[in-house]
Amino acid sequence: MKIALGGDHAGFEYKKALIEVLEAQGIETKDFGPYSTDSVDYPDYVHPVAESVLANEYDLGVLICGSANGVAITANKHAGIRAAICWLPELAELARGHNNANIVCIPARFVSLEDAKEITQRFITAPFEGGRHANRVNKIDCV
Ligand SMILES: O=C(CO)[C@H](O)[C@H](O)[C@H](O)COP(=O)(O)O
Repeated sequence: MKIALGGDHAGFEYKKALIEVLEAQGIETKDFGPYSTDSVDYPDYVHPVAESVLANEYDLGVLICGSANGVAITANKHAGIRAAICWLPELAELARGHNNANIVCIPARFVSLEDAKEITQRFITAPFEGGRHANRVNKIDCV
């Protein structure tokens, strides 16, 4: 499995920790930045993550910022991206299982690092359930 990560300065520390956890499992990652806590504009780091997932260079994406709102709004501008804001592990599991989300957006300023790790873990391990959910997901991109 290959995971693309990005976000903004508010998610920098969590992103660094998540990469360590993923790499320790033998998961290949790419950090699209930012690479410090210096204030940045999140779209600059979200677009490349979305493009890499859409290009199938990475299986899933993880975006971390303060509220997760901006990164989700930005990622979902890309047709084919289904970016879900998840502040609970159960939401991450449902985002994959019911919505076939390919990017999880984590609000670093509103969840603990341990929760962020669990959210990420549940997201990358939960399968898409298909069936009735596939019918619904297929209608998302019809516009
Ligand atoms: O929505 C956001 C970007 O995806 C986040 O909440 C940002 O991290 C937040 O807006 C940054 O705020 P700051 O006061 O510039 O640190």
